Amino acid sequence: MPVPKIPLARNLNIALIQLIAGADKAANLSKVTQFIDSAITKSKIGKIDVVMLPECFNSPYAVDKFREYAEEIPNGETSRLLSELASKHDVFIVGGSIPEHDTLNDKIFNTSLTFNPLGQIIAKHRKTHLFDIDIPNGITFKESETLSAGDKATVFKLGDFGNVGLGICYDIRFPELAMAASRAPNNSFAMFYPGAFNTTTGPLHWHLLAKARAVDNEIFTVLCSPGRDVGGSGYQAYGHSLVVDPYGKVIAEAGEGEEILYAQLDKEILPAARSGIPVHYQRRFDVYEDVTPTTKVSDL
Ligand SMILES: NC(=O)CCC(=O)C(=O)O
Repeated sequence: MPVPKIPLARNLNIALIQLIAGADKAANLSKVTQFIDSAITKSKIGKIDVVMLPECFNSPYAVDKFREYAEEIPNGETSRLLSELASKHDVFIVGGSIPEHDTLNDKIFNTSLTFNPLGQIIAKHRKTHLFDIDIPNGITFKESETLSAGDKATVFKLGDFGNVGLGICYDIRFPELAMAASRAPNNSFAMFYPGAFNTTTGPLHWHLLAKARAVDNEIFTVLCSPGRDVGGSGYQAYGHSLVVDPYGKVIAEAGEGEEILYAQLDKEILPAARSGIPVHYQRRFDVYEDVTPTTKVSDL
């Protein structure tokens, strides 16, 4: 089976920053700066191409805090800092997510920005599926009490590496975003998911969903979590930032605490997986519908 297009043009080195964010925003941003500096200068896998941050890295992950910590984009201090760090280190930054204040309509979104090495914003994804769950004796959380949902899938060009899709945490449970990103004409080689699963659903589904999206679409999945704040009174993130290859194999995994996780995405693996197990080209859109043409995707 011919592989029509190689979606990942060259190997990609990535550093995932698994940090714990607290109530002090200035301290959170200073920690981000230090972690990114170390990720770049202490890399043992060569030059880092992409640094990724977790969901809600500048604020507590709490429904009653999102508005207080929310910033305008691109003029807020967090957007400006990530832009400076991207150009200082000549690196792409997949900037986890932050609470965004859209002053035009006074709404708050959970928003992820990606910067290129010139410090320019090249992608903006607003969490499309809000995390509203209620598991008796487990966890109750209702983002929709204070957040509004985004209204599109996000795919963007990561320089000359190729295209990637972006979702935020609970978005990973909805396979359509990854399907639309990975298929023609979007042809992404990876889905990036900043995410903060918790100690109830993390052990159940974090690895399963990362592998499922990877295998279904024969892409890499890259999940960056906050570290677990053991002993803290707030939301307990699961940790275990994770990188999965297009065969569904875990190629890097963090523990529970703060750490920098490194991984290399090998450009040969994706075409090998797709030619060996050619489900990517065997879909029967005469039997069932392809979601790609009807999915609203950001402009590439
Ligand atoms: N921050 C989130 O969207 C959490 C999602 C989650 O924990 C899940 O189980 O899904």
